Amino acid sequence: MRIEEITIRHLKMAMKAPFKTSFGTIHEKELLLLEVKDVAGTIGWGETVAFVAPWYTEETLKTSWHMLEDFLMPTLLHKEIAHPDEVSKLFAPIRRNCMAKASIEGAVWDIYAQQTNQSLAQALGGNKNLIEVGVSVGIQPSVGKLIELIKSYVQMGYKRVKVKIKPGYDIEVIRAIRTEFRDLPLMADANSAYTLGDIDILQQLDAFDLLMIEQPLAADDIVDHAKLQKQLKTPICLDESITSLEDARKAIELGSCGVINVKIGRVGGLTEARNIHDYCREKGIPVWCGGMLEAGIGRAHNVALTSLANFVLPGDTAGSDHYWYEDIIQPEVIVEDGFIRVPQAIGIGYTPNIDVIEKLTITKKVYK
Ligand SMILES: O=C(O)CCC(=O)c1ccccc1C(=O)O
Ligand SMILES: [Mg+2]
Repeated sequence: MRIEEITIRHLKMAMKAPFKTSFGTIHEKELLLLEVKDVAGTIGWGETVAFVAPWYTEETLKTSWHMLEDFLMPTLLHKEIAHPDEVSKLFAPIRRNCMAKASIEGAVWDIYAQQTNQSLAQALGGNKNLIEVGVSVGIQPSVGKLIELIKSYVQMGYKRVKVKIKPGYDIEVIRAIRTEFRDLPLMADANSAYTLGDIDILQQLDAFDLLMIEQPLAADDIVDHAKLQKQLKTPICLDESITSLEDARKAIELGSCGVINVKIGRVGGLTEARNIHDYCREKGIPVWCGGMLEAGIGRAHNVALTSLANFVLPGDTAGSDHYWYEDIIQPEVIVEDGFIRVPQAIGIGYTPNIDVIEKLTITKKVYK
């Protein structure tokens, strides 16, 4: 495989509803789509999941484009590679910038799967045909609205519900949900909104039988999380803190978490995501696949990754129609009874919808 041409498109997609977290609100989604062509003419697609502003991680859409144009594409273009695992090795001298790296690496995995006549899931070593999915619910203007939304997701069959929390929007919100939905598999994601000084509040959450509490403390911390975990019954799930296999190893050794949320973009690609999965499986740490409000290409990659055996907890990959009026792939990602069927066709198993993609494209540039 030798990559000869890459087209980057900047897309803007209207969201059905704004998504609010402890760090900010996303009203419409902007993303980069990478159309990557190899010497044999095989085309793979990648999606850059960085947001416009550096609130969730330090990367933005603009820094991703800069990294791709000035460092990552020049490193990869016209180089002979035998396996997508080589891409992260080629990129290793370039520090961090995981989302930029993941977007191009994902497209190479797609090409590799096609050229070896496998589905992307198979190429990654996945063996599930159906994956269980949950849904992530942003901060709502009122608890009544939140309960109403959760009711609709439960009716749709989603296997677990995650709600965002922040100081002042936590105990009472979770209590209200638990009162209404006694047995619902429920979890809370704080996106780093607390410190160890808030341990009283976090311990009160132990009363509500949450599956886990996601990233309560700082985005770059594993030390305070270890201290906190010792004083909590509820497992901590790390999201922001885990950007590599090394991070995962250290967090597990320290006892900073009981669960890990794996996001392909946050860890720099599918190879690293698979490696974290394999390591956690050995260590008995369950993982699930997180989301970045992806459009269809990113969503397809999440589905393939989630087919690996140790993705034992429902992830955040809701159906396309949860976020989009019209997704950029055909068929769209469909959730039935809380399950997504993992495509068996070669490659990602969904076809990019060029008409929709072109309609949503703001700018486009071709690199050779
Ligand atoms: O539905 C999704 O794609 C995941 C939604 C979500 O929780 C999220 C969305 C944007 C940024 C960070 C996060 C997160 O998992 O922390
Ligand atoms: Mg999170």
